[in-house]
Amino acid sequence: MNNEENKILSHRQHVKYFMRFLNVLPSSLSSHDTTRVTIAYFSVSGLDVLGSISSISIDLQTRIIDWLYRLQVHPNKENGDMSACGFQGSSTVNIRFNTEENNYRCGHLAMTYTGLCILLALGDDLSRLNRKALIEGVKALQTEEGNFSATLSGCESDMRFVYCAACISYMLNDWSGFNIKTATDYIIKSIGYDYGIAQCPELESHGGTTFCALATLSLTNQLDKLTVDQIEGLKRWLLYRQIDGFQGRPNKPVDTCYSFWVGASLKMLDALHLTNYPNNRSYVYETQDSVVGGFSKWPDTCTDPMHTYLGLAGLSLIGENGLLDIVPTLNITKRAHDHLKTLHEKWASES
Ligand SMILES: CC(C)=CCC/C(C)=C/CC/C(C)=C/COP(=O)(O)OP(=O)(O)O
Ligand SMILES: [Zn+2]
Repeated sequence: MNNEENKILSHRQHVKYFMRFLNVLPSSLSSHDTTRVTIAYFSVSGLDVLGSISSISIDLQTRIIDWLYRLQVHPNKENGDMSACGFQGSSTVNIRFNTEENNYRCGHLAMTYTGLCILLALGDDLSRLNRKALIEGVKALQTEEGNFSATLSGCESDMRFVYCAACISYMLNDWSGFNIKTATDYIIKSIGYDYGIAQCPELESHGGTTFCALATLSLTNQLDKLTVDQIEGLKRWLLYRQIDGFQGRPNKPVDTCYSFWVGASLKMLDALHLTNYPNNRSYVYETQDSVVGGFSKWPDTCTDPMHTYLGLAGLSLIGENGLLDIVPTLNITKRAHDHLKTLHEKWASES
């Protein structure tokens, strides 16, 4: 197939592609078994941006929602402790030892964030969430320097989880578990000599982590804490990531996902219009599999749900026909965000 023919959105194939992941996890993704919620997020949000949520039968929507609520970790029954509250990525590690209840269940910030995104895309009313417990779960993961760990069970802490914690707090409309001041300080310390933003202070600037940092500043209304020099430097660093598509850092190959990570960052800074849309669009389409659906990171390589969703989200940012609008900060559709706004109004009227 020549390139021109391939520059049409294979809408029907992408819908079938995502539906396959919702029905069965292929053996090639078995290593992602413990993070199934993220795969469900890419698939459900992918169908959402394609305007095709109704392709998921009501029965399957109900089963996905019920599955997510079963992954919600509730307060400890004996002492009421809420520090482990959040969503698990799957039930794979719920092994029972001698007791009925095992002590190894704990939430993970990326699973809680992506789980909430799925519930919103499916129009759930979030009534089965223990919102206070989820917020206590977020609070337990913030470090003294303002950064967040992913989970209580001991693991890495970096900018990705600052972002997930900010999204959860925004979605639940409760910032009592998120210290905005220390998180903002941490982000500002992670700005590099080149004005890009890294996972942690002193590390290399990266498009993915710059997105996480900027989205957090936007969700917490702290963008005004950046100086004019920092904003102009950041715009410059981000704009220089465009080759045809976008790369994540200097001297690295372009990759479909950065059309979203870098594109959304520029959109938040009101500078996406300074990029070359046709070149960006053309690169993303080079990574489309127009036969079985999906996008890959590079042309002629294997597709995966993450690059498929982020490729579509990146195209949506530049106004591709046939795609719903994306809210760049939360990485969900405007449709799902509108549903969230009605829930916030309902909660406000109840309190
Ligand atoms: C919410 C959440 C979890 C957000 C994640 C944002 C983020 C950090 C995205 C970057 C992911 C990525 C492609 C890493 C690859 O590093 P690499 O060194 O293989 O890639 P590179 O060569 O393109 O730099
Ligand atoms: Zn990628």
